[in-house]
Amino acid sequence: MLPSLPELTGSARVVSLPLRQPFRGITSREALLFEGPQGWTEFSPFVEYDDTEAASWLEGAIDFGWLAAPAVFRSRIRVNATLPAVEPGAVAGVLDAFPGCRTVKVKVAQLGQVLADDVARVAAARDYVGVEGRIRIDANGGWNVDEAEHAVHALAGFDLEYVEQPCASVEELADIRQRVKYMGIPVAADESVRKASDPLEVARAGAADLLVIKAQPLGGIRASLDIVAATKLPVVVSSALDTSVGISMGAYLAAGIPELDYDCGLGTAALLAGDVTSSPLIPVDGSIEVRRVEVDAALLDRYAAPVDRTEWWLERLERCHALLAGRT
Ligand SMILES: O=C(O)CCC(=O)C1=CC=C[C@@H](O)[C@@H]1C(=O)O
Ligand SMILES: [Mg+2]
Repeated sequence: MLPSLPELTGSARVVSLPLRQPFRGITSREALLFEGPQGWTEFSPFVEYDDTEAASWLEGAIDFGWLAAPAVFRSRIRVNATLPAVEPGAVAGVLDAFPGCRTVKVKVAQLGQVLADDVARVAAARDYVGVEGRIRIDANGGWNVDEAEHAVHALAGFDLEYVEQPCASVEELADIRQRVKYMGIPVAADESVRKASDPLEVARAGAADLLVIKAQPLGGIRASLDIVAATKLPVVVSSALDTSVGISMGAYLAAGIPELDYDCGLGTAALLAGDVTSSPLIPVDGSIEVRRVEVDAALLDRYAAPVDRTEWWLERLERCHALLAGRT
């Protein structure tokens, strides 16, 4: 099912939302929003992604806008706080935006930083959540296997729930997983799921203990639920740093998974300094609601992207739409 291009562009709006602090090297988040029969939906692959990868995000956006969300097992989703690679002194200020969250995901292995920076940040996060809180780390594939082993040793004393994508390739993940197994620290795969031609390869290769599942990049809620059903591994649903509209897609995905044992990375609307709705999906008491989001016309205007960026996104939408038309 592929709506025509005019059906997508008719309501399309491109926004640029400011972030409270830099995250993955960006200071504002661009997204294209459009409205389908089921409500508002979001197309927001990161700007550096090529059209083939971005087309799967469009599939996800259309799925959410045009098809009813699947049956839900819960009406709220417990979420983790997401801590960008900030200075230790800034940690409490960031985490204050995630009230009630018992789990913190700490970004590590940031380009231009050293392991001591990661240790200091994780220490500050542990101080913040206390002994009962949970700390997971995400290296976005930034370490080789030896660096990852060294880093996990340096950070293990902070009691890690798991380490997400410590290395880039499936082979490296399998290797580091074996090396740290004796410490009881699980390895999660993220990029190895959402950027792979076969999202289940990492699971079959025995290279991960759990999978990070993101609705938009994996082609939508239904496609993601198929992946969840096909793997025997536990999953964590996470955002792609979306607006509250994209977060609502993630919330419905998380709500549709029978067993959800880990807190989900869906609290990231709290990292935005502006959103497209007057009732954003931000954490309250450590969880977010499962609901669709109405956009606010005044906010779409306030955060409208500049004309050249809007043109860029509309052209990208057109190219990705053509790719999807060719796939069916
Ligand atoms: O999982 C979370 O806590 C929030 C989402 C998050 O960390 C990410 C969102 C988007 C892009 C990624 O760099 C990043 C991730 O790698 O998980
Ligand atoms: Mg990740």
